Amino acid sequence: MGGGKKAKPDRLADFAAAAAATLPGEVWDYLDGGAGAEWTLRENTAAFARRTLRPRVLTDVSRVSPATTLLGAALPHPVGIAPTAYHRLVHPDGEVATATGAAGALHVVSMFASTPLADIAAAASGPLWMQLYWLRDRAVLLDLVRRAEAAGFDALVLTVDTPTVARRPRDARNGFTVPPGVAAVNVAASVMASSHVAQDGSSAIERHSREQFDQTTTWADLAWLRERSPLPLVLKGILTAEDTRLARAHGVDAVIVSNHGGRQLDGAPATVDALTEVVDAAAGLPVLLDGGVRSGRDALVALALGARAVLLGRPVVWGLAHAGADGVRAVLNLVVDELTEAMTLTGRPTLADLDRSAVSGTR
Ligand SMILES: Cc1cc2nc3c(=O)[nH]c(=O)nc-3n(C[C@H](O)[C@H](O)[C@H](O)COP(=O)(O)O)c2cc1C
Ligand SMILES: O=C(O)C(=O)c1ccccc1
Repeated sequence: MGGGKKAKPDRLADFAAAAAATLPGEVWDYLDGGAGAEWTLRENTAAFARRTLRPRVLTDVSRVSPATTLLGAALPHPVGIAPTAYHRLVHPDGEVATATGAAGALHVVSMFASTPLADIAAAASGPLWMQLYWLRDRAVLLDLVRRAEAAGFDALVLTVDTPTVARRPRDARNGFTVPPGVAAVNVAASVMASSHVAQDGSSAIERHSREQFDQTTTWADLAWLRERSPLPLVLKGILTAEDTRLARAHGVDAVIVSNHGGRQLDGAPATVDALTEVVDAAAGLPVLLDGGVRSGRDALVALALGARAVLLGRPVVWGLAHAGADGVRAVLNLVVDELTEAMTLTGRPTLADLDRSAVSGTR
């Protein structure tokens, strides 16, 4: 990036650097940080770096396509957007810009989105899934589900790794509080009233989750949600074969292997290391993965190990911070272009050609 000119970011690391240089320090820490010693956060990317690819040659790669389908919807490629809260923290157009930049990709919208669901849906051109945390106030939870249904969302994603938001040392040190001009506008005011109040030693988000999230929730409660909404139900935050079998037994439609980007249980495995046991136990149930995907090569590894799609969390927010909808589009295009190239050079022209033989254990 020499020459004294501001280079156009063309790798994800450049988008991260641009966001780090422009966002307020405490917003960057909230975005970038993880729980505890941030071991799991580092491990998510390190575990991808340990894998090597096994290329096959002479397979006719004149026509390579990453197209796929998921829960009955056609997707141009298997790279989607993970739910991340409060996009207006980094760009005034928030989730509307994200939905525009998604350009047909799968977009999972956070319960704590900072723009109205109807506006997000109006800007979207691909599948929209609504992420939920289980609130103590089930009437408010159900109200959000109804708003998502009315806006035309295609599925519900219940995040199950967050009975409470974990202690994140950077946020605790900063006493991080979402600024007053940014709010979770889709969740009833009764639940969000105290969401901007930090407390000695914890961020506002951590404190608010302790107050509002229902920690009594069990597998048996999933029936309550299923009885009330016809939308497919996806569980986000599965890391073991045991929980995958329970998800199947409870009629869940898909699972997302996730450790919340290293923001919840520090010490949880890297998602790519948990993926195979979940895929084996899933017995055909669709499995997605998020956490540490930073290139098309990483995406190819996860897809080869059995993920049906990967989701990007922080990289999408870097793109949004840098250039709004265009930045989100650029981040997705970069990863999809790299994935297509990796498919070409590993001799796997379609996702159906990609299996575990494309990846070797550890280098
Ligand atoms: C700033 C930020 C906010 C997040 N907010 C949510 C959220 O509201 N709901 C949720 O289920 N996951 C949330 N996550 C977790 C992401 O959905 C995802 O699991 C994680 O970011 C993926 O890892 P990656 O950032 O390494 O791609 C958040 C992550 C970040 C970085
Ligand atoms: O920051 C997060 O990772 C997250 O999941 C969250 C939870 C509650 C409110 C806002 C964000």
